[in-house]
Amino acid sequence: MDFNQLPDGVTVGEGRGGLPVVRVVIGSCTAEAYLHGGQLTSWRPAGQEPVIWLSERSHFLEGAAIRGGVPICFPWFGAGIDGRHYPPHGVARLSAWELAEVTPVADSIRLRFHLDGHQAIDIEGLDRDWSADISYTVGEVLDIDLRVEAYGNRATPFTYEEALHTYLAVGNARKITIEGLDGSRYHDKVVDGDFTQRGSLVVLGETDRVYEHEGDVTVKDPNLRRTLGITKRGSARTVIWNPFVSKAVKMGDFGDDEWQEMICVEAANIGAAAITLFPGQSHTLHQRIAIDRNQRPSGLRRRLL
Ligand SMILES: O=P(O)(O)OC[C@H]1O[C@@H](O)[C@H](O)[C@@H](O)[C@@H]1O
Repeated sequence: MDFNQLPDGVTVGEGRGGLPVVRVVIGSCTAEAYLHGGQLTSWRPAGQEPVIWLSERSHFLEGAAIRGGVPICFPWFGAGIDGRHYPPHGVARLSAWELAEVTPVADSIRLRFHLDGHQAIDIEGLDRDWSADISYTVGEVLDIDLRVEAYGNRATPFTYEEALHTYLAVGNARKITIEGLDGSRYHDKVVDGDFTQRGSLVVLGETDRVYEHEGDVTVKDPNLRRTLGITKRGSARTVIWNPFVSKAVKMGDFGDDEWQEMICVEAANIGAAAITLFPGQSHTLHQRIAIDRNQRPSGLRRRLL
């Protein structure tokens, strides 16, 4: 698209590591997204602390994933259904997406990035007959839509896994409570076992769980005095991830103490919930992040306190 015709408040420039970045500065929010990985790295609604978390230690270079923001896991998650796929979480977060659209929508801006399978990074044997579009509508709330379409001239159906690996900023991961998962079955990847969630989830150690869960989640954060509402559509799994102490120190692109500042709440279709598209079909995975209005420390409430 023509970068000289961008709406007010939107610029395209050089970001960290010299990578191209789209910056949004409008009345309702500020936001940033990189063409590398088609990845949102920042969203801060007006008058709020940042909601999307980014590591201070993240790489910003071709061939490496950005640590934080909203990595797109696609067309497989982790090592894939058969456990033999590489790179981890697929090719989307390592590929250069194209900025396809920048559109004002009421008080928000919609950024859409496009990746054709044939433009994705070079991986032997990769099924490339698909296209993907990721939209971030940034404003007072954040709407994320990942639409995947199978080429109409494919000979076979396209089966893939996907996740919006959203990193949320929290005041202290040990103090938050995650609600909405009560009664859901989950696979705990840390102990390799299957369980049922009882009540709310509290981060007490390394947490890496795949929930059979289509619904909404709230993250109650007493330290930042806010509640985040995470709603989704077109998603049969919710992944909750926090590396905690021992895993954090093993990760080169993650500060030793940074686990305290983040929680990943991921909208996913993985494992038995992988998506199969017949030629020409599409599927959209949607996630919305919003600050609960009743919890928002508004100017009026602050004056009354
Ligand atoms: O280090 P990566 O590849 O970004 O993955 C981070 C984590 O992502 C989570 O979604 C997975 O469930 C974890 O198992 C994984 O460790």
